[in-house]
Amino acid sequence: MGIKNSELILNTDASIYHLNLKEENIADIIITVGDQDRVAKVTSFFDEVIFETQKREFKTQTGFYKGKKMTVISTGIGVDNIDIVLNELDALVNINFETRKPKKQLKKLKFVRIGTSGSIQKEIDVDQFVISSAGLGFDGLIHFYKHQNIIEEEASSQLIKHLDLSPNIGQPYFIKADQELLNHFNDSSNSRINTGFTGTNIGFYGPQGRVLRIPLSHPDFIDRLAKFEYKNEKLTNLEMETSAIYGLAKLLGHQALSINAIIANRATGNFSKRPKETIMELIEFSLNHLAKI
Ligand SMILES: O=P(O)(O)O[C@H]1O[C@H](CO)[C@@H](O)[C@H]1O
Ligand SMILES: O=c1cc[nH]c(=O)[nH]1
Repeated sequence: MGIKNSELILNTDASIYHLNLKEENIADIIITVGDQDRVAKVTSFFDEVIFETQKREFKTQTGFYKGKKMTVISTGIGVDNIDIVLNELDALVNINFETRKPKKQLKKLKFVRIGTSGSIQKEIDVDQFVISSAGLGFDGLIHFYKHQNIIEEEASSQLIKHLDLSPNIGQPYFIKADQELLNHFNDSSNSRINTGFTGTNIGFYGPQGRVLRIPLSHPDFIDRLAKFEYKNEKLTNLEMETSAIYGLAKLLGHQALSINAIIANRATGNFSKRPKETIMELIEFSLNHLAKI
């Protein structure tokens, strides 16, 4: 028997439930962005767009950049949406919708997130780019799946000890980027490129140590994060999707890399004066590297 109708949900036109997509609508290279308006910013560089659709915050466009077929999709904010986007994109290529069973030959997709983020290191200032060598998840999503050998156990336990968070906050975990993609994008000739660990938080305010009116349970959280080091690498930046993308991509057999434009520096208190331009520059950088893959 195949996967039940309540688990693998198809729309009446046989597209997948949330994303409204069919297998033929997507490329093997998938660019994820948080903001649905960023999709058209990415495809503004394309030679042509051959497909587009949108349902809720999930806007998709597929087309060609320098002859290479790519799909750009918005995930909205947060790891809960990443759970939907990665599972549904994988289902499109790796589950037969007629038999409702996984295919025998599985396809490997390449995911590249082009996001925005806040730096927690003074020297990684606004308008820089950070490539995430690992995602540090404060989200817990990955623990709902059976997983073995995808979490960096030593780094995770050292961080847990270092942070000394109350147990009701959960157990943060590190998951590495795809090494091949990391090597490909880690362009030492580009002075704006930094690499480091990216914290993925379950909120923008309290979970990233921001205070507007509600005091924090762990006021020194960001300072402690900024001081953590593992094998000469630091926690560089915070955002809200990377660890889940890295974790689910690894569990499903895909490759993933997250690259973020730094628009806030939490150590100096600065916010970029040109966030739109910086994001466009990161998009161009990412597309040019993807075209050479
Ligand atoms: O600009 P995007 O890609 O959405 O990324 C960052 O911005 C959002 C918060 O403002 C979160 O999604 C965070 O990860
Ligand atoms: O500080 C920041 C900036 C962008 N996105 C985040 O999640 N945090």
